[in-house]
Amino acid sequence: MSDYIGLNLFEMNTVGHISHGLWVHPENTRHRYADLDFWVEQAKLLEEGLFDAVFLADVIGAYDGYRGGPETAIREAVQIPSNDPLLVIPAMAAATTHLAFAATFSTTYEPPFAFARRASTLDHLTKGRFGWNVVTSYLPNAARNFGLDDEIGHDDRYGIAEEYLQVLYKLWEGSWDDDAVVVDRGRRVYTDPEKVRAIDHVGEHFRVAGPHLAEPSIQRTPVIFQAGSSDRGREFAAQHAEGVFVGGRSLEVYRENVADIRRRAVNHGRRADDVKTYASAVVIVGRDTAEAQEKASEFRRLSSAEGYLAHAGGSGIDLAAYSREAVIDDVLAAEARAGRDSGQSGRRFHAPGTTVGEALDAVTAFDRNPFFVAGSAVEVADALERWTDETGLDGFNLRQFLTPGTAEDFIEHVVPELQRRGRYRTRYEESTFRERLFGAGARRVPERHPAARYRGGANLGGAGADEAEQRAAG
Ligand SMILES: Cc1cc2nc3c(=O)[nH]c(=O)nc-3n(C[C@H](O)[C@H](O)[C@H](O)COP(=O)(O)O)c2cc1C
Repeated sequence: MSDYIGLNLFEMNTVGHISHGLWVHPENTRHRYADLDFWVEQAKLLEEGLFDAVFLADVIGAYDGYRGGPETAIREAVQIPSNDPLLVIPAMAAATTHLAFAATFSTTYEPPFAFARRASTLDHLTKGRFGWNVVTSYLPNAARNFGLDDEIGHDDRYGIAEEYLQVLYKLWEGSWDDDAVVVDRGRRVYTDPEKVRAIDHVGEHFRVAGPHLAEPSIQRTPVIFQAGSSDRGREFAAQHAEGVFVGGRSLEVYRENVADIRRRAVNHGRRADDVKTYASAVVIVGRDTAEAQEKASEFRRLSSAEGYLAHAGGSGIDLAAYSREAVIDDVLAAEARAGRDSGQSGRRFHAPGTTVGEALDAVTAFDRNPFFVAGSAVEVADALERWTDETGLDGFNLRQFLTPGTAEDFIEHVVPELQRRGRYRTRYEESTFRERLFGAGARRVPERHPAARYRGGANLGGAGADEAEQRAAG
C-alpha cells in the first residue's frame, strides 16, 4: 500500500448531490452545473490540487418515494435536475493532463454494446484516464423510465450485471488485437481484418455479435469501481472492482469491511491489493478549529431535512410515514412483505434496534457520518492519517458542501499539511488512471482479472463456457 492517501472529489452532474439544501448558500455555484465552464474550472482546480480523480455519481430516475411523489425532490433539487455524467468528461480531459474521471453507469436498463463503445471513446479521448463505477440502480422510478413496471429484484440485477461485464470484457479485451490497426497507405489496409473478430456472445440476457466498433484504447477496460454493500454486491466487487467504496457505522466496521473485500478478492484468485478501497470523507476545514466549526453551523442551518428525507425515500421506503418510535427492523420486514427491496435502505438506516426517529435524525445530519471532521488542517490531516492507518483504506471521496469552496479549502489547507507529512503526492507521476492506482506499467488489467481471460480472442462465444468454469471453480 502506498503511503499516499488517495483523493477523489465526489461529484454529480446535478445541483444537489448529497449535501441537500446548500444550493441556497450565497457562495455555492451548483446552479452552474449545466455550464461546461463549471466543469472545466473544477477539473483545473482539482489538477492543481493533485487529486486522483473526479468521481461522478448518477441515477436515472427521480426520488419519488417520499410523501408519495417526486415533488419534494424537485423543489429541493435532490439529484434533479441532472445531466448525463459521461458528456462532461471530454471537456475536463481537454483542460487537464493527469486528472482521472470515474463515471457511474448502470448495467440494468441499457444493453451493453453501446456503452462499450462510449467507454472506449472516453478512454481514447482522456488518453487512458477513464474509470467506470458499476451500479445496478436502486430507484423504482428508473425501472418505470425504461419500460418496466417495477424494479428487477436485487440479486437478479447483479446477475444481469455479471453477464453485462462479460460482454464488455469480450468487446474491450478480446475483439481487437493490439496490432490490428496498421494504417498502411501503400497496401490500402487501414485495419487488418484478421486481427478483429466477432464475439458472438449468446447468454441469458444479451446476444451481441460484435466486432467491437472502437479500436483498443490505452486501458482497454476502464478502471472498474463498485460500491456494493450486500453480500451479493461485495462478491461482485471482489471479482471485478479495482476500486471499492466501503461503508460502515464506525472506524472498526470500516476496518472489517476493508479486510472482507480483500479476503473475497483473494478467494477469486486476485491479490488483496488489486482492490483499492475508499470511504466518504465529510470534511469542513478552516484556518482554525473555530472557523471550521462556524462553517459547519452555517451548513447545518442551511441544510434541508426535507431534501435528505426525499433522498432517503428514493428507494421506495418512506420512513417519514412511520412513527418515530417504530423499530427499523420491523419497518423493513413490513416493507419486504409488501414486495419492496429494503436491502440497501436497511443497511443505510443502521444498526439493529434503531428506531425510525433515530434513523431520521441520522439521515438528515451530515455530521453523523462516521468520517466527519470540522477543524483545522492539522486536525483534518490527523483524521485522514488515522483512518487510513487503522482501517487499511487507500483513500477518500471528498464530499462537497460548496462548489468550488470545499475543494478550494481542502487544496489550500489540507493538501500542504498532508504533503509535509509525506502522505500526499507533490507531483503527478503516471497519467493513466490504472497506473495512478497500481503503479507504472499497469495500464491494462492484470492477468488475474476476469477481463483478461478474453485477451487475444480466447474464451469468446456463448456465456456457457464461463458458467461451466464458474461451476467447476465451486
Ligand atoms: C460512495 C457510493 C457511491 C454510490 N454511487 C452510486 C451512484 O452514483 N448511483 C447508484 O445508482 N448507486 C450508487 N451507489 C449505491 C451502490 O451502487 C449500491 O447499490 C449500494 O451501496 C447498495 O449495495 P448493494 O447494491 O450491494 O445492495 C453508491 C454507493 C456508495 C457507497
